[in-house]
Amino acid sequence: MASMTHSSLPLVFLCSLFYVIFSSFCYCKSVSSITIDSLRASLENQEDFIVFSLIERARYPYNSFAYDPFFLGNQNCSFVELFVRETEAMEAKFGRYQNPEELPFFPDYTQPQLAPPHKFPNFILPKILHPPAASANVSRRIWDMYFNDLLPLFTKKADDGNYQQTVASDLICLQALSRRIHSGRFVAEIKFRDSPQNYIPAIQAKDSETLMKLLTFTSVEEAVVKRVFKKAEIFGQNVNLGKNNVKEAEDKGIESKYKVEPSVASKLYQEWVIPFTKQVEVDYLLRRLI
Ligand SMILES: O=C(O)C(=O)C[C@]1(C(=O)O)C=C[C@@H](O)C=C1
Repeated sequence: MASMTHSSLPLVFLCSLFYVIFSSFCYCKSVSSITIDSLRASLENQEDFIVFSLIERARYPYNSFAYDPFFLGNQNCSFVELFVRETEAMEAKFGRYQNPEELPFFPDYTQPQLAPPHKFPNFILPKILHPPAASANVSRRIWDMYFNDLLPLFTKKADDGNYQQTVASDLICLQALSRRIHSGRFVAEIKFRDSPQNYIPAIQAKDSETLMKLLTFTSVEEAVVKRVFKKAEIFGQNVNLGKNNVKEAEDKGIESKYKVEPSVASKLYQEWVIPFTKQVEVDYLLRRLI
């Protein structure tokens, strides 16, 4: 192996110095390229997928068998729990949770990564969160809300036996909701970086109420709820091509103009998605100075 000569040492030193300065410059520049507007644009894009996931789930009836508890070995569990646990364990092996936007519902069951580790392409996101605050997590609340409150609002009370397809659609909805709601961590971080002086006194006083007020933008929330209603109206319309098709639709039992009532999509946002996102933001900020 060629040994390094004394004359090449200054060059190596200069190159390393240049690399350190250049990479920190790139990092700072990239972090500063994330703004509250870019994050709001990302939340807006996620709305499309959430609305489409609800439409997909609405293809199947409620299918209560999938949610009834049963005994497996010595534990009480349900078809959907088993499916989500096993799918998350498999997806973890392929690096799903390397992405800080993704959080599992059953972290205790996730498996070590099997696929070769890869450089995460969006290298800013993993670094942007303050580590002790990144653990802000409302997965349990999302799970309970989805099964207890939301699902009965947009599925027919019936059973068609498609249990695997049903719970696979449930998981897609849950993952989309979790990603959107836990984006609150990134939003909170950027709000904090934009004006730490506004947040620090309330964080130090552990004053959740003041933090909630500081991070609330009522006009933004109203626009989100209206937009989601409109998206559900446009994306979920049953399409009829004239009188014959109306008859055909009636024969098939399609009574509604929409696959998912737009009021259900806007209620989802108004009552749960936005309040849960704000709870994540508060929880994150409370840990921001640790
Ligand atoms: O846009 C923001 O500032 C957010 O924090 C996101 C969000 C939302 O969940 O849509 C939550 C709180 C604000 O009041 C407005 C909107």
